Amino acid sequence: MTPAARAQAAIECLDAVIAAANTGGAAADTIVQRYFSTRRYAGSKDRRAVRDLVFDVIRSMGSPPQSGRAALIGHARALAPDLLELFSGTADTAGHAPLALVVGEPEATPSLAPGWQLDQLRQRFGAATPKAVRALLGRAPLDLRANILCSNRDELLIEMPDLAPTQWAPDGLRAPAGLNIETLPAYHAGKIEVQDEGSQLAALAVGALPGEVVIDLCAGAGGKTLALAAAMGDQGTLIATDTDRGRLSALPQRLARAGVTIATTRLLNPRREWEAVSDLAGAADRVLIDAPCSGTGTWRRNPEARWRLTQDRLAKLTAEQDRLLQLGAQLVRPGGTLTYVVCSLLPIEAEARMAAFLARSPAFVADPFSIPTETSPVTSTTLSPGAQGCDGFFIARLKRVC
Ligand SMILES: C[S@@+](CC[C@H](N)C(=O)[O-])C[C@H]1O[C@@H](n2cnc3c(N)ncnc32)[C@H](O)[C@@H]1O
Repeated sequence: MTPAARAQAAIECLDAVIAAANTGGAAADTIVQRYFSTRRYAGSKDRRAVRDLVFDVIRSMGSPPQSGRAALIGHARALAPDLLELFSGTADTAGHAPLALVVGEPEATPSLAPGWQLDQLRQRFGAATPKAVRALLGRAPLDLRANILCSNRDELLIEMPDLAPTQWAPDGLRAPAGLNIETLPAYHAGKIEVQDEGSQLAALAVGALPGEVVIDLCAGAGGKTLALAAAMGDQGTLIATDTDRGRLSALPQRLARAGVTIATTRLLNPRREWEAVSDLAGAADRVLIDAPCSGTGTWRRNPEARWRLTQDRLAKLTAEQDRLLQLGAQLVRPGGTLTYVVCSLLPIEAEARMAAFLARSPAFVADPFSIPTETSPVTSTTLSPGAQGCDGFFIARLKRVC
C-alpha cells in the first residue's frame, strides 16, 4: 500500500471506531483487524502502519471527532504535518488516497479527554492531571505472568533472556516490543499467561491461600482467576462467575492449559445472579469483585474508551458496582474478605463506592493488605501508568467482622 492508501485506510477504520463508540460496538483493535480480514492484499507492514496511525489519531483526540477524515486532518495539522501531503486523491483515485483538502472543511481539535472526565481525574491527580493523562494515553507494554503451578520467573528468564522481570509483581515478566507470544513454547506449555502487571497485583491483593474457598464474581475470561489459582497452589475451591457467556466460555480451555484443576465456572443471569450462587451464601473465605467500570485505567489499550464514556453511562456503572458489592458481600463468611477492583482511576468508581458500601454495611470494615507497591499495609491503593508503569487500577479490601 502507498502511504496515501494507508492514510485512506486509517480514515475508514476511524469512521468505524467512531460509529462503534456511539453504538457500543467493537474495540478499535478489533475494528482494524476486521478491516484487514477482507483486504488480503495488505501486508503485515501495511497493517501495522495503519493500526499505529489509527491509534495515534485516537490518542490525540480526547472527544469523539466528527469523522475519521476530520480526525486525521486535525491530528496532522497539530502533530504530524507531513500527513497533509497525502490528501492528494481525486474522484478517479477514490479509495486509494484521501481526497484533496477543501478550504474550510471540518477538522477535529486535539485534546486529552472530554472536560468532565478531566474534572473527575483532577480529583485524583490534582495539578499533575495532564501528565497523568498523557501517561494513561501512552503505549502499553506486553506483560506476562509466570505460572508458578508449573514454572517460575527465574527459570523463564533463563529460557527467554529477552524478557525482563516486572518491577512490582513477583511473577511478572515484561516482553520486548513486538514479541509474538504465540511463537513461545513456554506459552503453549502453560508456563506463561498474558497479564498486565497491574492486573497481577490486583489478584495478589486478594490474598488467596491454598485450601480456601474463593469466588471470582466478575471473572470474564479468567485473567485473575488463573492468578488466584496459582496463588492457591491449585488447592481449595475456586468459583469463577460472570454474566457474559462468551467471555466465561473461554475459561475452561485456559484453565486446562495452565494446569488448574480447582476452578469451576458458573454463568449468571443478569439481575438474577443470586439464583446461581445462593448455595454459596456466607461460604467464601475470599470474594473478588473485578467490577465492570469505565476502564479509564486502560486507556493505553483502548484510548477510544474516552469517546464511549458518557455521564449517563458512568451513573449506570456506579449503580452496577454498588449492586455487585451487595451481591458479593452476601457470599463472604464471617472473618472472610471482599476485594473490590476497578481498572478505573475515577474516584466515583473507587473510594466513593467503598464509602457508600461501608456506610450501609455495618458487618464490613476496611481490611489492611500488603502490596509490593506500598511500603506498609493499606486498606486501598491505586496503580497508574505514570506512577507504577502498569494499567490504572483501584484496589480495596474489606473484611466481614460478624
Ligand atoms: C473488568 S471485567 C473482568 C475482567 C476479569 N476479571 C479479568 O481479570 O480478565 C468485568 C466483568 O464483569 C462482568 N459483569 C458485568 N456485569 C456483571 C454481573 N452483574 N455479574 C457478574 N459479572 C458481571 C463483565 O461481563 C466482565 O467480564
